[in-house]
Amino acid sequence: MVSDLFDPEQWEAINEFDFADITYHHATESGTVRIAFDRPAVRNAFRPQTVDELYDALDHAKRQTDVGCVLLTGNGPSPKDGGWAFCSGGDQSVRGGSGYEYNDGDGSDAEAGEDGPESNEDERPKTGRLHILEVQRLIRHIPKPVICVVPGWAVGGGHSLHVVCDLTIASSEHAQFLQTDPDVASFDGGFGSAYLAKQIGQKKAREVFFLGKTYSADEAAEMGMVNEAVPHEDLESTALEWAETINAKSPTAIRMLKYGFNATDDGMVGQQVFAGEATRLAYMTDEAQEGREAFMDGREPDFSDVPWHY
Ligand SMILES: CC(C)(COP(=O)(O)OP(=O)(O)OC[C@H]1O[C@@H](n2cnc3c(N)ncnc32)[C@H](O)[C@@H]1OP(=O)(O)O)[C@@H](O)C(=O)NCCC(=O)NCCSC(=O)CCC(=O)c1ccccc1C(=O)O
Repeated sequence: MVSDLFDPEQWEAINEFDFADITYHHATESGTVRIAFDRPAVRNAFRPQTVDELYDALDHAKRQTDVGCVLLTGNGPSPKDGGWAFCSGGDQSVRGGSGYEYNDGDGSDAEAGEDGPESNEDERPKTGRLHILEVQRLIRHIPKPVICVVPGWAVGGGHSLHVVCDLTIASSEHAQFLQTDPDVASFDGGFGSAYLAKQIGQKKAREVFFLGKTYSADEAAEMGMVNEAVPHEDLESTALEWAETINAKSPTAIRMLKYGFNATDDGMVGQQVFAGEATRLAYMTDEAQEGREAFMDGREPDFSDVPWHY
């Protein structure tokens, strides 16, 4: 069984990867994928190979032109104690002096072993990793909405992941939101804190990090960092419905809106990403064809028929 909330009728496995720490499925009826942390015994904490797998799945989802939405969630409950989690952040048991290590810090990894995506030990960095930040940037820039589906704890780096997702839906009964970064001498000074402040305001975001209180799904929704709290048993079906609603809309409009929302906070990179998509739209015009054909024909371009729109 993938997860107690997982409906096998709704999903089929994407088998081209050999993931150990996550599961990856495509919806049978719609252009939606489901990516889930699959380490419920440790509240879905991520170790470096989890992050590698998450990045690979998101990058794959990005490149599927039939996929409009990504659901990011955590499988559960824990086989040890029945607890639920979206993600409890970086796996503290493999944290070393310069970041999170491929287990014993010498590049080997007894637990992930042959199953991990970077299973060739020679290719694994010897230094510690903090590459969950690369995953955050991918979620930010992937040209389709990422919906965070929170069935339990969202803590530390797991809290930051929910913050950076486009939408968050949470289990009324089991979702709990907590920032422990300062307790373990870590700090997400980027999206996890500064972007959170854009969502819930400066005072509240500082409270989240400085006081480290635990918030329920209802409180998180009231604060504006969660879109909706729903009954636990309806969590994944509601998330899938949201994705289907989005998938029925104009892909170009959704993509341009996501990048438009991002642009003011992402500086020159936000402008670049937005402008890149504007360039794609411009390439689809007769005007662009004339520019390209004139160059290929070795003549001056004739833009005389192109109106100066206003
Ligand atoms: C999540 C808890 C609040 C859940 O509490 P509870 O329900 O009581 O369960 P426990 O009994 O505590 O846990 C069950 C079981 O899971 C293990 N476990 C839980 N979380 C982790 C973890 N993060 N790492 C390793 N193991 C974990 C726990 O030990 C138990 O194991 P047993 O063998 O059964 O005893 C609570 O568990 C909790 O507070 N967990 C720790 C949360 C935490 O501090 N996370 C790390 C925050 S720092 C971080 O995520 C860094 C991320 C990052 O990479 C980064 C990099 C660069 C810049 C910024 C960042 C960033 O911060 O995002």
